[in-house]
Formats: sequence, structure tokens, C-alpha cells
Amino acid sequence: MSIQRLGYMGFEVADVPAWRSFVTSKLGAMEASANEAEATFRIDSRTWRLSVSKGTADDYLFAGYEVDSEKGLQEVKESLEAHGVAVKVEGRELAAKRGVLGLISCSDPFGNRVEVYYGGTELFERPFASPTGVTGFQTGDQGIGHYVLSVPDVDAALAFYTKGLGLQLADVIDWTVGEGMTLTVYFFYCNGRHHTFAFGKLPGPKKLHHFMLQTNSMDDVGLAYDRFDAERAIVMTLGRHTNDHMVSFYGATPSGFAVEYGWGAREMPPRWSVVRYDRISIWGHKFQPPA
Ligand SMILES: Cc1cccc(O)c1O
Ligand SMILES: [Fe+2]
Repeated sequence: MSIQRLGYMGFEVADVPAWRSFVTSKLGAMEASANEAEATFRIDSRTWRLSVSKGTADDYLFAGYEVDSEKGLQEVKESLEAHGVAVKVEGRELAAKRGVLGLISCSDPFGNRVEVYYGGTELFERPFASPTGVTGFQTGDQGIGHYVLSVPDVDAALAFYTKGLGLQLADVIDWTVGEGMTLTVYFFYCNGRHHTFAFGKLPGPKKLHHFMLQTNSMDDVGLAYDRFDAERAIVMTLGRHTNDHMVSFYGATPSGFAVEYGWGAREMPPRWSVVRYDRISIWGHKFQPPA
């Protein structure tokens, strides 16, 4: 068994108050806990799905992948170790902080922390209620969304994320971002969501290019678009992607990486053949000059 879905993400951010405001009033997520040093947020029935911790990086801090059982966790641990990855079995304290029954951690070849867990905490007795009226986020078996990292060595990244962690390659996009500049981006799945993770040798100082949340209605996306647009925080306009057919836009976060906010992605069929594309979008997704 390999990982089943992306269960949570953590970001290291310089301005925790700015993020508390951003995640609730722009993204429509629900604050679950907060102090000066960190905050956690809900997007569904789980106790938390996103966390921010005070620090200087303003970047990716960790991703938490979910398996379905202790047996599944052991199998992922053995797969990682078989591919030369040092795995730590985390103790009760961190497992309790994450609200999970079992937790292991490791680093990808570039020092990016990756956690794998089973037994996340459900909070059905306190239903998710979006502060901006978002009708709901697409989570469940498809996990919380996706994220895209910039990596310096594609082969090393492929070995870790596919052979070690068990993600499967969905497709590859050769993305021409400007005159004579083409980026090759690799997309990976582990459930019905077209991609849970992607990477490429991307320009810029950040490890994290963006993370994506998917809503249950197109109006959720349009209303969020207006909230970002009101503050001239649109990074890429509305568009529809070639690979997952998601209609989405990209907005600026307080930390310099982007958030993609979308609806209407197609799901992975029982059998999928890897394909490639020469562009990221069927239409739209035009870069906006920074405000
Ligand atoms: C750049 C890019 C291309 C295709 C799908 C995506 O979600 C994405 O972020
Ligand atoms: Fe994306």
C-alpha cells in the first residue's frame, strides 16, 4: 500500500496575524486554533487541514500524507527505507499535536519535511462553517487539494516521490512561460484527484510554488476571485487547465507563494495512461503584474 491522500499542509510564515486574516476572510476556511506563534484551520470535518507557524522562511514547512491504517503506515515506512530514506517514528507528543494515531516523518532529497500518518481526528459534532459562506471544499478520499514544489534535481525527486512514497505520474507539461523559457512540470496522483503533488525546476527563491484548494461550486471560486481582485491580489487570471480541466485562478498569499482556488476538475479513471501537454491551460490563466 502507498499513501492514499494529502491530509494536511503546514507553512512557515513571518506574519501569523496576516495569515489568520487571509485564510479565513480570503479563502473562507475556519480558524481552529491560534496564538502568536501558530494557527490551524479547518476546511471540512477534520480538526485541522492547514497550519501556519511563525518563522522567517515564508515557505513550505511540511506536507502530511494519509494512509488508511497502521498497516498502511508500516508499509510506507518500509517502502521509504527500502529506497534509502531515513524515517523517524514520531512520538506521542507530535502525534497528539497533529491529532493522529500514528505518525512518521522523513525528508525528501532537498530537505523538505514529509509526514505520513493514519487516524486523523474527525469533528462531526462541530460542522465546518465557512466564514465567507463557501459551500464546501472537495476533500474526503481526494484529500485536501494539491501543492507544487520547485526542486533542483528531477531524477532525485522522481525516485523519492514515486518509488519511495508511492505517488503515480499522471502527466508532464512543458510550460512555456516566456520567450525561450520552458518549464517541465511533473504531476502525480494517489487517488481520484488528478494530481495531489507536482514539481519542476521552477524559477524563484521559494520551494513552494502554490497550494490548491477545490470548492464544491463555481460561485465559490467567483466570489473568492472578487475578494482577491478587490485587493489586486490576482496572480493568474481565471483559466481552465489542460490536464485536470480545473477552472481556477491563482491569488497572492501573505508569504509570496500563491494559492490556486478552483472548481470542476475531472477525476482519474480506473486506468490512466501517462500523457503530456505543451501548455498548462485550455484557456486563461494569464499572469497579472504585481500590484
Ligand atoms: C501550473 C499547473 C498546471 C496544471 C495544473 C495545475 O494545477 C497547475 O498548477
Ligand atoms: Fe495547481
